[in-house]
Amino acid sequence: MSLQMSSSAVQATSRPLVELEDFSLWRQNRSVLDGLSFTLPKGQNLALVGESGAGKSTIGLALMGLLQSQGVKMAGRARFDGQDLVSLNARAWNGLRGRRLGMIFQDAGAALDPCFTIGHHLAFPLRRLLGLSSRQATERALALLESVGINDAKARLKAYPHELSGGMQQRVMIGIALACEPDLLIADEPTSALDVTIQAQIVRLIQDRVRMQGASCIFVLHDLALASQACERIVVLYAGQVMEAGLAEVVLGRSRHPYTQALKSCVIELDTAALEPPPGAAPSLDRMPSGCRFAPRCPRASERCTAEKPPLQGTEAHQIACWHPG
Ligand SMILES: Nc1ncnc2c1ncn2[C@@H]1O[C@H](COP(=O)(O)OP(=O)(O)OP(=O)(O)O)[C@@H](O)[C@H]1O
Repeated sequence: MSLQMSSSAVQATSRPLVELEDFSLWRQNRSVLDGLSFTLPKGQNLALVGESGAGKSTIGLALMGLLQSQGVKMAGRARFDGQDLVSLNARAWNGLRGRRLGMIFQDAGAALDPCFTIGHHLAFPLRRLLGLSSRQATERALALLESVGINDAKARLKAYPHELSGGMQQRVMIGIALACEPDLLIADEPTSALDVTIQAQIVRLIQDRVRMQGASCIFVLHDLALASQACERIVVLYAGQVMEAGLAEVVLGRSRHPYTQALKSCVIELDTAALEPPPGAAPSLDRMPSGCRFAPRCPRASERCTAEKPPLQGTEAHQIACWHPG
């Protein structure tokens, strides 16, 4: 009996937090995500990297259940802590969003409502989702502001968003997203609206807070150096397909896919490693190549690449979808 209990406990802890298996998504009958597979173990962070239009934000929004009302079609499996998200109804989504799933958007200034104080933004989810009293929620809001490094937090509770700098607004957003201690945080380009000097600081703050809460984070980042510092795992996306995925040090250190190699070779070494696209342009949604979507830009492409989509193969530590890996 005790043996059975301990083995099921082990199973529960080893179950991935997020698991995508052959997950596809269409908008207006156009394929945006094509057969994605990757997993995120509990307690780890994962970075989605790739050029604009690769589908990084779409993955984040789908995992938050924010696309269902837009009439998108989904197929395959997307599981959160073992629960299938593809077939989830609106009521079940409301139970997950905010409470177990949190999201930080790129532009905190646009996400915060100018009519409400910072205190209201922080206290609202605490009252509504955790059922705290007004006083308890205010006390917790104060502690949250302090935890995300806002000085003079008591006065800031009464401030309106426009009275805060961009960096402080993003710190507030981090506090709001983590208010109910979610298991998964999705940070969609959390630093792109910020001055380059504080980008690493903000990513580090998210990383620290997530670790302290025993949670996981999916980052959408354009900076490969930041991605490898903040995340154990990397998924390289191109035009809605996974090109390469696995442990950050392996995917970026020993990349074998020509697209990952092209991304790395385009990195500009300044203060930070900014992501630049390889020559050519990503395909548009209504003209997706069949086979490997990177084939038209790939120096190693063969007839097979344009005819047949390469399967994602390898181990959990390193997977590659390429007929001619380097
Ligand atoms: N509301 C929408 N309606 C139709 N197509 C959309 C919509 N939003 C995104 N798309 C398309 O879906 C594809 C994936 O977009 P997505 O924003 O997920 O990419 P991304 O990798 O996050 O890009 P970026 O780095 O620029 O944010 C793109 O081709 C985009 O044009």
